[in-house]
Amino acid sequence: MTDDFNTNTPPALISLTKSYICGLQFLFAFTPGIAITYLYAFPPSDAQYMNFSLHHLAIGVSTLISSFVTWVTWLCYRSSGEIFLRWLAFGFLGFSIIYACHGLFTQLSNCNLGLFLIYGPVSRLVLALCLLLGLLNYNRPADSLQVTAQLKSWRTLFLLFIVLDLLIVLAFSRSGSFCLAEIGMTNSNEFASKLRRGLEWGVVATTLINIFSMLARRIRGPLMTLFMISLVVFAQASISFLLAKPWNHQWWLAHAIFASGFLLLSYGIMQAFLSSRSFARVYSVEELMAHLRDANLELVRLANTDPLTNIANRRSLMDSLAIAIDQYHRYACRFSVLILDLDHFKQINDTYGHAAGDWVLQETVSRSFAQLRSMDVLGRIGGEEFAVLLPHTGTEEAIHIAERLRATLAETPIIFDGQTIPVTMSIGVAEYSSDHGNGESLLRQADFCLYEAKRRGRNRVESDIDTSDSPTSSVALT
Ligand SMILES: Nc1nc2c(ncn2[C@@H]2O[C@H](COP(=O)(O)OP(=O)(O)OP(=O)(O)O)[C@@H](O)[C@H]2O)c(=O)[nH]1
Repeated sequence: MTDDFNTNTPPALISLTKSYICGLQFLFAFTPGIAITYLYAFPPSDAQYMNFSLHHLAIGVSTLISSFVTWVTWLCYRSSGEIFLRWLAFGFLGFSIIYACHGLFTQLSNCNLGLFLIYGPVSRLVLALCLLLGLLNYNRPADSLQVTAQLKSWRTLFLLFIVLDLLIVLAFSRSGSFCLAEIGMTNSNEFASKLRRGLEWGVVATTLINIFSMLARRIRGPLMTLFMISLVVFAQASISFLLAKPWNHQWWLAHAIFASGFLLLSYGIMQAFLSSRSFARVYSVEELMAHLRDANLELVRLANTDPLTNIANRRSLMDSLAIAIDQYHRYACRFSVLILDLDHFKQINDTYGHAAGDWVLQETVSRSFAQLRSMDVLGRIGGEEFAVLLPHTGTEEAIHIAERLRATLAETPIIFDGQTIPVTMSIGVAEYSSDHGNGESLLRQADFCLYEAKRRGRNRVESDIDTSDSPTSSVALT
């Protein structure tokens, strides 16, 4: 359906629509920048909104949401084994655990601002680094079911994130400790302030690396586009955090920007869960149509090909015959068919084994191909029986070609696994005339000639005309 729509739509309109979509994505991605710039250029006096309850509530809800998103991402990974999703889930896990501490220590902003603040950039940095690792593994083959079922790495990371939290508490309970009341709500602690800014710049740098790696590697796809927009939003959230002072408007805005990027990413995860459980390999409609076209072509190929010899099967050969008959009636193009049958093939199987028999069939095909023209059609129509359609060919020339095919096999034995296998074949030749009516009756006539070749001693070519000067005998059709 979609394909029909697209083929009937003017290309200019399709380009315009695509450009509009690109513009929208760009706008979505950079809208936070407008708010950041505005608040930076026109700060609403020195207003600060220090509301612990709201902060608790916001981080409580965020933790619940990010835990749910982590779980759904993990389910997607277990189902698809996609390594990109594994790192995404690790990132969400680390972020949820560490960010929860930011909420837990809200009260500390009164007496240990450093400890309270540090969890924000640490949680974002852990997420950004995991996303980077996910992108680095973007093209790697999926994990097997055995690997996805293992919980060891998840437990290890869970513990690692808890240890990271404890380390931060230990470090800041001494050096970062200072009282907000003493410093008049400004972050005067040099070490804590520098560390926080350093970590936040680390988030910006990692996120930019993620963005540029996606652009350089041309990573696209509907969900990866959402991912890219989230990255751009995350980078802007960090810039907003860098411009912010605790409890001022820029600081609240930074939280809101980060939350919007996270929610967008979680939307992508839910879409992945409800579709293929894969994030990186969700295709656009265009890509799906291209895949479908390729799959259909492959199906048609398989339906028309003999799997052992890779040549046309009976059905495909009959289609070619129908076309040749059509051309005979429209343009009087003569054509003939040969039916080739290996002699005593059962004995070959019995003496040398089935694998040797298969090899003989394949070798017969490649030797025959070498004797035929590109317009001739060689098909396998039975176990050890082949047919050749020879366009623009009358009986005399067809007998000549058949004789060449017979000789190419009879004169050089086939070697299989060090064993020499003498192989011959008998061939029946028939030229199409309007009396035949259809392909089946033409094949019947060639088959009749083949039967005569077998009856007269095999390793022969037989046709329905008299050619007494060739090794071929003629057969009078009844
Ligand atoms: N190796 C192998 N053998 C096959 C395949 N398809 C059919 N055959 C064998 O081909 C043999 C055909 O035997 P027959 O029909 O008795 O013919 P023949 O032994 O060639 O005897 P004539 O045709 O009378 O010379 C059977 O033994 C089949 O099992 C195949 O794909 N591979």
